[in-house]
Amino acid sequence: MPKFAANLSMMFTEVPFLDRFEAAAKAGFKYVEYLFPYEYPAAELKAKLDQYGLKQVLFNTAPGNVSAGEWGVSAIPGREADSHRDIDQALEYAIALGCPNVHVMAGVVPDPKEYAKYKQTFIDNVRYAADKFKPYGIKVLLEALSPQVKPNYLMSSQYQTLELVELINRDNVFVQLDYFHAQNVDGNLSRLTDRLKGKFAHVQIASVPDRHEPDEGEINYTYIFNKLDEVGYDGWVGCEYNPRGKTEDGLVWFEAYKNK
Ligand SMILES: O=C(O)[C@H](O)C(=O)CO
Ligand SMILES: [Mg+2]
Repeated sequence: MPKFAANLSMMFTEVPFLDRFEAAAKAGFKYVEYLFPYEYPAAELKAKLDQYGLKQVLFNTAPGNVSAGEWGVSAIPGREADSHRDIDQALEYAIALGCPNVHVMAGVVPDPKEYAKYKQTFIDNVRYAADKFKPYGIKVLLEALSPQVKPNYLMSSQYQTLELVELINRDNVFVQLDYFHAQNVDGNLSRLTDRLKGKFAHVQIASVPDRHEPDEGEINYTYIFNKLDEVGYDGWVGCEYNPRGKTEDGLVWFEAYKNK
């Protein structure tokens, strides 16, 4: 039975970010994830987690200069120092927040001819992250993003990410399996889940095509949740979706799971 994490970057946006911890707890969530913690002192976020009895299960390394089109720097040749600085910063936050997973963001490849160079840069920087995180039992997660969300991101297919995980060859590096992106790019989610068995350590869900609650669209999530049990997945499932309306009004689907 999946353990669901509220994504505080996309859910409960009716209230300011620091009030979303309370909103998620009141809605029955025990776990949370969000994109970036860096605007706030780690102690302030940890106090929120403790106040509402929540566990943080994921956040990302810093995105770089988003207004310049960056979405992660760890794949960008020449930005190794920035990548290592972001990885070191993420480690500090993960330790302070008690967070077991960090999504190391790769970056956008402006020219497809540059892909091999960006890929090797990412492999080297993820190995740096894996070796720094290892003593603390923290996992490194790598995620493919569909082109309609992030054009020219280093990885668009789950199978590309699986190849990277295997090339990086560190036992604390895993795929972050976001079924929204997976359905948009790869499809055949049953075969994909079987193929990724043991290689993924976090899941995210949203409807396709509209990235709303998992109770609509072309993915049968009841089937997927049973498939996750079938392959022995015991990690968390992040609800990385844009609510159709008021967040709480869209949580009927969650009723069947929240007290498990
Ligand atoms: O956008 C997503 O699906 C990712 O989970 C993310 O964290 C940033 O791209
Ligand atoms: Mg995702």
